[in-house]
Amino acid sequence: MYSRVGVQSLSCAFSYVWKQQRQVLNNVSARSLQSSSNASLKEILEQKIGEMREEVAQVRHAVGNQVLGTCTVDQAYGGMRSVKAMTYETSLLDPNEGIRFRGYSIPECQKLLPGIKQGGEPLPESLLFLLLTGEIPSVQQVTALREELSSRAQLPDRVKKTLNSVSPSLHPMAQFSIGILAMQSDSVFAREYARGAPKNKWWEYCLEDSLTLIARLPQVAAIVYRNTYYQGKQLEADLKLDMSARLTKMMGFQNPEFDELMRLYLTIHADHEGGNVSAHSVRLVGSALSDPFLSFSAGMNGLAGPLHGLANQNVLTWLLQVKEKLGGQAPTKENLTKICWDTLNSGNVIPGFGHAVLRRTDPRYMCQREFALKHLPNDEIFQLVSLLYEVVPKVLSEQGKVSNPWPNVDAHSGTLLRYYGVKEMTFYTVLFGVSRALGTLSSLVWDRALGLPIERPKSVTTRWIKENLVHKAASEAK
Ligand SMILES: CC(=O)SCCNC(=O)CCNC(=O)[C@H](O)C(C)(C)COP(=O)(O)OP(=O)(O)OC[C@H]1O[C@@H](n2cnc3c(N)ncnc32)[C@H](O)[C@@H]1OP(=O)(O)O
Ligand SMILES: O=C([O-])CC(=O)C(=O)O
Repeated sequence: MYSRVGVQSLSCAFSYVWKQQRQVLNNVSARSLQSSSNASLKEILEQKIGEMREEVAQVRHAVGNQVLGTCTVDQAYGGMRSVKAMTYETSLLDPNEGIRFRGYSIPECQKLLPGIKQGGEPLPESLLFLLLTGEIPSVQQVTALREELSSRAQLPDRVKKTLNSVSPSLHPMAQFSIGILAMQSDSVFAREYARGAPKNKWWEYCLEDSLTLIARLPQVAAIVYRNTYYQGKQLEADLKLDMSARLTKMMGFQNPEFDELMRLYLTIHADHEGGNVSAHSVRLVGSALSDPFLSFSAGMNGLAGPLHGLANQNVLTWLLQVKEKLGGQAPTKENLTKICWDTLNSGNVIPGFGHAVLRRTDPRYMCQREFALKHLPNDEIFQLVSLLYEVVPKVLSEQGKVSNPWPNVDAHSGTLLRYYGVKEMTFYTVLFGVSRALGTLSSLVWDRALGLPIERPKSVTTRWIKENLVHKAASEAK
């Protein structure tokens, strides 16, 4: 079934156990790294899963009954913001510093993860290896994973037929989700579960499906693109190429600089810890033992919302509206400030700004800005984005409602895509989705490896709160 490849911070309460255990693991990793730059993904996973199961058992034994987080009434009504109620191993978000993938910041990933060329952007395949195993892969390991993904990349004809039968007027994210669901009959996880596979084997079947899904998503995305904007004229997949170049070619682009942008794009959008809508949807649906195709499709339906991944589409739409409102005038801090207030006063959010967790500029915004400064410093839309960086946070701070006035990842991505010729804004979130598979599916493999149970938090009614908290507070006050 599996061919060539086969198939880390808790709260302060955990710190003692954590440090001890980390030391052990670091020693093991350091030893195995020296000897295993050729070890297959599955071999490394087998070792790490054993170690991690033991680590989790030890942590639960030591501090299993301690409180990790609390939930106030406001938090229950307020989207459970900042309630610590789940674990998620592949990435962790610091409100000020931003995301770390398996402990590595974005600049560190850009430095350490193998790319197609020395000093180039990281390959998303390298990040996938890191997310799955926690280890920076060697060039050989990335090559093996690339070959593995290529061997799985051809989309079955029946999936193409399903995609071709869908109206191009359907939003690309709906088409993308349908394409993912159309592959569900290939699920090894669903088949083996129905055959009574033992629990300790589930992660292997989840890995099988996840690799197949990740390998095929570029072609699903490209078919959606060509069907929606190019009258269904599809282009063949070149399986020798890495997933980013393969995707851009199938979309119809031939610019090596755009391939590099796509490598960066697919790397930085991959994962954002566990509580965001797309990651949590994948986790939640997967916890019912729905297979990875069903679970990932659910995540994509969440990513398609305007407060989440659709914001990248809305940012560019808004930027073009700003340009139109300027009516040929050069943008200045003064005229942009007025346009921002008009957006807010008309009851709309300024897309691409604010965040549920981040409290500083998103490092994903910064690395895209650096890419733009290097490759398209004179682009008119990039210059507008740069000026808005000086204007919007001041306006939002003055308005006084937002917890975070700074830009997020979506404030920049569309500008770069448009510069390289992807002018169809409604497609942008599909590219985000191709990337989000790397993180959410890696995490799903670990959910099954660690035997996480079905998710089922307790809900209460407003009447319950009144009877149990409001009335209690009133009688205590008497
Ligand atoms: C990949 C991603 O998903 S990144 C996020 C992409 N989304 C966007 O860029 C859309 C614009 N931003 C937003 O809508 C929000 O900042 C979110 C959804 C990202 C975060 O939401 P929250 O955690 O609820 O933000 P916060 O606590 O700051 O919200 C407080 C108030 O400020 C408002 N607010 C937040 N961001 C903005 C913004 N960019 N423009 C205008 N108002 C805003 C909220 O709507 C809320 O108003 P309300 O009290 O009238 O309902
Ligand atoms: O973390 C979040 O809530 C939203 C976000 O930036 C992402 O999912 O990439």
